[in-house]
Amino acid sequence: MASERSGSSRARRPERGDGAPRDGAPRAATRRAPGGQRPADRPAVPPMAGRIEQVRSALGEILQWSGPADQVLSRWFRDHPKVGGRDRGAVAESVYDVLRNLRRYRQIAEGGRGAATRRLAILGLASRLGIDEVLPVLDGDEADWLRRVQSISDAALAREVRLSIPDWLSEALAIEEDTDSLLEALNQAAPLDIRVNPLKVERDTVLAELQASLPQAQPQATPYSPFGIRLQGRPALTRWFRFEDGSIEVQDEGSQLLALLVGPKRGEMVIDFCAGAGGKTLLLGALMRSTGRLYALDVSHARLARFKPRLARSGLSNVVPVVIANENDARVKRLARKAHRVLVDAPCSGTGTLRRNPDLKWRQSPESVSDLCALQRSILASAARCVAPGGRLVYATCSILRVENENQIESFLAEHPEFELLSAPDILADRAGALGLSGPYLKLRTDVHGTDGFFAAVLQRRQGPAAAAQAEAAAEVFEDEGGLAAADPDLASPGEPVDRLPGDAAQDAGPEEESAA
Ligand SMILES: C[S@@+](CC[C@H](N)C(=O)[O-])C[C@H]1O[C@@H](n2cnc3c(N)ncnc32)[C@H](O)[C@@H]1O
Repeated sequence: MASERSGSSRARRPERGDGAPRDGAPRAATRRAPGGQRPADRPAVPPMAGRIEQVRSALGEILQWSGPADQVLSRWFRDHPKVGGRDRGAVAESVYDVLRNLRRYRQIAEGGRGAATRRLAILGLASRLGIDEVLPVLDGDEADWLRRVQSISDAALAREVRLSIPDWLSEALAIEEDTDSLLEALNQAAPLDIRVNPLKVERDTVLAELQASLPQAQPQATPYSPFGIRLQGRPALTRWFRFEDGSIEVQDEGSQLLALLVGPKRGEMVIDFCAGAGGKTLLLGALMRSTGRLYALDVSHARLARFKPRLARSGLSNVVPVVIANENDARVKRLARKAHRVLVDAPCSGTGTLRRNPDLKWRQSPESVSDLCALQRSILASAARCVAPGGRLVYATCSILRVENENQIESFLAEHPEFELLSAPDILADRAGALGLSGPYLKLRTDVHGTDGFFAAVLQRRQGPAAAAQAEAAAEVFEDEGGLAAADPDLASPGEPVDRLPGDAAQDAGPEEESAA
């Protein structure tokens, strides 16, 4: 039963604002009402010359590829505190436009003079605001150059330049259907998807509130997930009471569909093996109606720490976050063959999220993808051991690359005859809107479904005697390595995040470890 906060005094309006766009979460929410006045001593829009310099400076740091663009940009904003909330949005939009179109812009910027990064900044601003906004602050040569490059026809550019992708990505996608349409969709900015928390509120309630208070964001129910709402632009919702009380979370519809595919039931034992900051964990926990036990594992202490406030807001009491050293951690071994459902939301190239993270096109390489594939294989093998007979393992990525998706499942099935592949579209059929998929996998395409690109496969551990014997043998090997599998099935109590499970003390009577979150 959804518990809702109602009453006009509580129904504060969500606000519009701008934020750095990596995960769609507006970061710089402002308490100023929509259309509110800014202080009189500050111009509404800084002079364009200053804006070009801001974008150039931010790009100068991001294009060193020292880290994810959103993190570098956040650092740049911290280092430039005079760039205020609304201006940050404008800088971020142009910076991300350049990252999306980098190869194309670099090619057409070749003919100009002066610093290359300045020319990229000019192209990004001209693309976002229109050439007439930018021309007045350029010198004669720059203005001539900008007018000239604006007239270059896309048809004159090589495909990889026009789509602005590296050659290796073009080659990796050659096997897929209609990749131009997919890449064009991935080159657009993403809308903002939110998910309602079914333990707290009905979707229709939140949708009506948003339609009343943010009509300019055109809130609409997502077409496939029963929990999603899609908004256009970048409305800042993080100070809205629905966000603060855990009634909504920012989450792409594709991620919502993955949790629905796992489909855990009340009272089950479930493992989210790569839980990160807990986006999918929260929906899994809600689908379990906050009963049973849901282990949220991750190697990243920092990510699980970011999960803590989200978990607190959600109202869930069945989640146990656990920091593991790696996929073969003793804590994992103690979960051998215990789980009804295991989700592996694997670390991947992120090529399905290029709308939000266009820098990944330039930061990934065949070598980094190959390293990720090796890690995915190892995580999948380890997570599989945790699945109880008859239980399900869902392997998912936000990659559009076959080597991280179908190829991984084919290798896994060849090495694990105790698992069989189920039809993901059939499983989702009565849980989500019709996705029009063929084949056994969940393959979400940005151009077709409007979500980030996702892949998922559902693998079920067979229950027959031969399979049981095989699974037994595999589990024994696994247990022997860790020597912990005989531990109490009640490995830990839900609630406080831990990075040690009960029983660890018997192995190591060292000092109490720091909490996971
Ligand atoms: C795609 S992200 C997970 C996103 C998360 N499920 C969500 O919905 O927000 C992949 C995660 O795998 C974690 N990871 C990397 N290596 C791992 C390993 N060996 N075992 C478990 N998790 C790992 C990363 O720290 C990262 O948080």
